[in-house]
Amino acid sequence: MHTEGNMHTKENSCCCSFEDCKLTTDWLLSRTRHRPKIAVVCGSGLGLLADDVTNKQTFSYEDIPNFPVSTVPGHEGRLVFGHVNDKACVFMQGRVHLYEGYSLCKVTFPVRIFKLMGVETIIVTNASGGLCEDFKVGDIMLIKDHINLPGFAGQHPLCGPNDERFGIRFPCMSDAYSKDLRKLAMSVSSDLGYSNFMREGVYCMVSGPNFETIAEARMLHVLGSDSVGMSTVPEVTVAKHCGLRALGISLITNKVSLDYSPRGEGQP
Ligand SMILES: O=P(O)(O)O[C@H]1O[C@H](CO)[C@@H](O)[C@H]1O
Ligand SMILES: Nc1nc2[nH]cnc2c(=O)[nH]1
Repeated sequence: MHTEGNMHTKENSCCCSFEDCKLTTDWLLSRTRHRPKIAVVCGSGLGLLADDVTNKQTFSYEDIPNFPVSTVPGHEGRLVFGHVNDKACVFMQGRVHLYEGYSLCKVTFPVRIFKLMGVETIIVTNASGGLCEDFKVGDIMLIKDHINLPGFAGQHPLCGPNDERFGIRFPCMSDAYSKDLRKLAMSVSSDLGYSNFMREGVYCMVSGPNFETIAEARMLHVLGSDSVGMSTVPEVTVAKHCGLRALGISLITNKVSLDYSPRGEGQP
């Protein structure tokens, strides 16, 4: 049976096999002495998170075998190895998204590379739209849970044959975002005097690339979403699958309109 293009058939193997991941991991390990324990995925416009890294060594995504290449503005497209304080880290300055045309397998490929390199903790960041009425632009929302909307429709990074070397067939997602890391992040934010713009909430992933209609935004809000974006959920899902501790951080870059009336913006 010819199955090209059908991601749910048995014959379809993942486009990023364990062997592909191993090849990329070995390529990186043979070119850097860094052995990061923490990985940070920088969301749109958040590449500056890697600015303070010391002992930097960088690799362009296009030079790394099998690595997906960012195509959207605000995503530089390089891996930055180094240290933050005394912690060995790797930063992804830029990610790729489903709407760019990448499979979710490819979108989450870097997460598995980090796991194979010895990373234990991943911090996934994003720019998102605020649905919660209390949120203001500039707020930082620690993600306590997510809604995987594309996943409900079969766009899921773990669809297809499960390779037990990464993780189990039916991973639990009820604790995908580490409670301990969220507690620590809140405590550090409070020490830094950031409490008045720190929030906690539920992030909803949509595929994009368009922003929400007002009716869609209302629906997401009613479903329990506090913010919405087009990333993060696949990476965290794959991180949980392969046993990484995850922290999710959403920067609220805009308020999503839930109302037809103000400034006459809503069409219907
Ligand atoms: O989620 P990150 O990569 O931060 O990007 C967010 O910003 C872009 C929209 O401006 C979308 O890609 C959305 O997901
Ligand atoms: N879907 C979606 N993604 C975003 N990324 C940043 N802001 C938004 C938004 O309002 N909606």
